[in-house]
Amino acid sequence: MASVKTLVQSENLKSIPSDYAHFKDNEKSIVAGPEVSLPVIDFSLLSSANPDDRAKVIEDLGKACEEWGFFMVINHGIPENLTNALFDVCNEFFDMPEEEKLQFETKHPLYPVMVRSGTVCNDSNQKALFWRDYLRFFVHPEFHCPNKPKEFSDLVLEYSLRTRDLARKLLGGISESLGLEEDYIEKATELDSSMQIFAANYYPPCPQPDLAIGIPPHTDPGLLTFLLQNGVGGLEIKHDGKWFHLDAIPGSIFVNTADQLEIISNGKYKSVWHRAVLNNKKTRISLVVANGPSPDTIVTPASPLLRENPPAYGPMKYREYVEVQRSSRLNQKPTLDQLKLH
Ligand SMILES: O=C(O)CCC(=O)C(=O)O
Ligand SMILES: [Fe+2]
Repeated sequence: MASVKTLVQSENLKSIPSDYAHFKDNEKSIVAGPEVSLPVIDFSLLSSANPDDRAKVIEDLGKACEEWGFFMVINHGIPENLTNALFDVCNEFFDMPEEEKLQFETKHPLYPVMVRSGTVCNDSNQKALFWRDYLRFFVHPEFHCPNKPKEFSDLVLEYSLRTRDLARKLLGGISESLGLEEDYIEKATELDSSMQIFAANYYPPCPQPDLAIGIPPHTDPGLLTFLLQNGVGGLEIKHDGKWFHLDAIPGSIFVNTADQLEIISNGKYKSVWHRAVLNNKKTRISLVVANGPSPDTIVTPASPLLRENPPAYGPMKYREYVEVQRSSRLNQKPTLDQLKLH
C-alpha cells in the first residue's frame, strides 16, 4: 500500500479515496481557550528546595491526573535543539523512498520496528484506512532504531534517556499525589527495565479533513505518554463528555495518563481517550514516547490503596496487555474494560 504521503503528492487530490472515509462522528471539538484552562505542570518545582512549592506541584499533578488525564509540562529541561533536530531527522526519514523506508521494518518477536503507510484498521464489518504514516520502535529495555538518517539513532537515544528520567520523576510526584511512597510506582512497575516506545506519526494535509481520521479515539496502554508536535495542532482529548482540541504552549510537552496508571491508582486516575484529527493545509508530525512498566511486570492496583476500596481491576502482565490491545478489533471492548472487576 502506498503511503499517505505518496498519495497526496502523486496527484492533486480534491477528495479522499473511499477507503479513507471513516465512520463519521458528528462530535465537533471545542478549542480549549482561556475559559477552560488545561493543566500546566511546572516540572522544575518537583525538585524545588521549597517544600511548599513541591507540595503544590504534587497537588497540581494529582488534580491533572484525576480531572483531565492530561497535562502540559513546562520547564522540563529537555533542550529545544534536541527536539528540533529530532523533528528534522524524522522528516528526512519520511522523505526517503518508500522501498528504502520499508527496509527498516523488522519482525523481531519482542521488539519489532514498524513502518506503516496509511494504517489499516480492520473491523469485522468495516475496513478503514487512517490518514497517517508512521514509524514506531522500541527504545527500552532494548534499543532499536533505523540507522538512517545517520544522526537518527544518537538523537533518539538521547531523547529516550531524558524522557525516561522525566517519566520516573513525574511518576514519583504522581505516587505521592496518591498518598504512596515517592518510589512506589517506580518499584511496582520495575521502571529500570521499562518498556519505552518511540513513534513518529506523519499526517499529510487531507483534502476532506472531516471525513478521514489520523488516529481514531483510543487510550494508550502504558503509564504516561509524552507527545511533541511540529507546531501543527490535531490532538484532541475527551473531557467531561466533549472533545477538546489542544493548543500547545511553545516548548511544552503534552503528557497523557494511560491504562496502567488507571489500574495502579485503582481507577482514581482515568486513562484519557484521545484522537488525532486532520487539516487540509499543513503536514502534522507528532513525536510520541510511550512509557510503560517493564514487560514482565504484573500490574495490579497499588496495595496501600486497597485498605479503603476493593480492587477495581484484575492483574495482567504488561507484555500480555500490550499484545491483547494490539490484536483487538475496533468494535471490541477496550482491554482495560476487560480487566474491570465491577
Ligand atoms: O498524533 C497525535 O496527536 C496522537 C498520537 C497518539 O495518540 C498515539 O500515537 O498513540
Ligand atoms: Fe495515543
